Amino acid sequence: MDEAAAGRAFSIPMRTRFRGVTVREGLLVRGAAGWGEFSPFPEYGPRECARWWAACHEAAEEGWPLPLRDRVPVNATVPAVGPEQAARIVADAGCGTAKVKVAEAGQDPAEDIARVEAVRHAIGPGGRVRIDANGGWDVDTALRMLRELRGFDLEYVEQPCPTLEELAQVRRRAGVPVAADESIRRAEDPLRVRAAGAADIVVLKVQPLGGVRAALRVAEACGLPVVVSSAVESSVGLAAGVALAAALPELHYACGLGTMRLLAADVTADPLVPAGGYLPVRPVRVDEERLRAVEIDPATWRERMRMARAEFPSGNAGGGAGTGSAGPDGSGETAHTAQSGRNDGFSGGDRFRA
Ligand SMILES: O=C(O)CCC(=O)C1=CC=C[C@@H](O)[C@@H]1C(=O)O
Ligand SMILES: [Mg+2]
Repeated sequence: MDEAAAGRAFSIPMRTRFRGVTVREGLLVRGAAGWGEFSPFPEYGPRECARWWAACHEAAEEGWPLPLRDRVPVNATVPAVGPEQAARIVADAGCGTAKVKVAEAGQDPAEDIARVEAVRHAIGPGGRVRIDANGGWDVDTALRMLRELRGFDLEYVEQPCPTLEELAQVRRRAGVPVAADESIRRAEDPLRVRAAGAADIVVLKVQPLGGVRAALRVAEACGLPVVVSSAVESSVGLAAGVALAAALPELHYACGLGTMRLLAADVTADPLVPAGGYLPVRPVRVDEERLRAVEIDPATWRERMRMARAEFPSGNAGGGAGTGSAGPDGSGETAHTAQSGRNDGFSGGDRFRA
């Protein structure tokens, strides 16, 4: 089917500026298996967007592999806000793990330290605190900051620096585990991360990697512990992240999927927000009234999806995280069970029922 022609565009304001964005927009598509979300960030061109399309297509037309667990642990996500607000976010989220953004452009190190301190205090000594620098530091700055933050018992530092060589140096010298996020966007990346000794953990996001199955292949190829994270989607997109976290053979870390609170509205009456530090593995039902409340003219988004889809000449979305239609091993085959069902909660056949 022509998903783009039928897609419904949404625009949802962010409660706090995050990753430089103040509004999340995208296209929702309903297919044979349920709803899919296509919401690449504004700066991405058609080639990168192709994987985001593949993820949406998988959700709408194929459904996802069967879950191995019925809930997934999640972290609170703390944007680059002041210490009082940071503490409030952690208290409201009720999660045992918090991820704190650091190295925000225009802020100084003292602001990072005050934010991390407030979060450590709010979550208590038994909670876990990780930080994410989004590649904003060089090696010396990362080592200095990690020394300054030593007293806060960091679980790990996510993408302290931009390159693999830098990550490897920080990993060797800082005494804090390193997670790779921006370093993993294509199928071959995890192997490079591993070969470079650049990370202890990989952060996987469904849309940038081209779908749940593609991300599972990346996880398998890589062999490192995985943290599943969102791309700050509506609950429809988050459900794909939950499906990935639920299908991973092992899940040792809380996932960055508790991001619904960053958005001021949702397209469902029953948003995927954490309760007691977990998200349930369940379908998301789009609510017509709520969707209408955030709906915008779909023309630009439909065009963006058409261009993304054109990057898969055969219309075959099976490649996912690869650079074309082939999978990471070049075969285009999925490595995991392709047993699927509807994911929209509208029909009886949903695969989330235990
Ligand atoms: O991991 C989380 O806690 C939430 C998701 C998150 O932090 C991100 C989602 C999307 C874009 C990124 O800038 C950001 C990240 O860097 O991990
Ligand atoms: Mg990150």
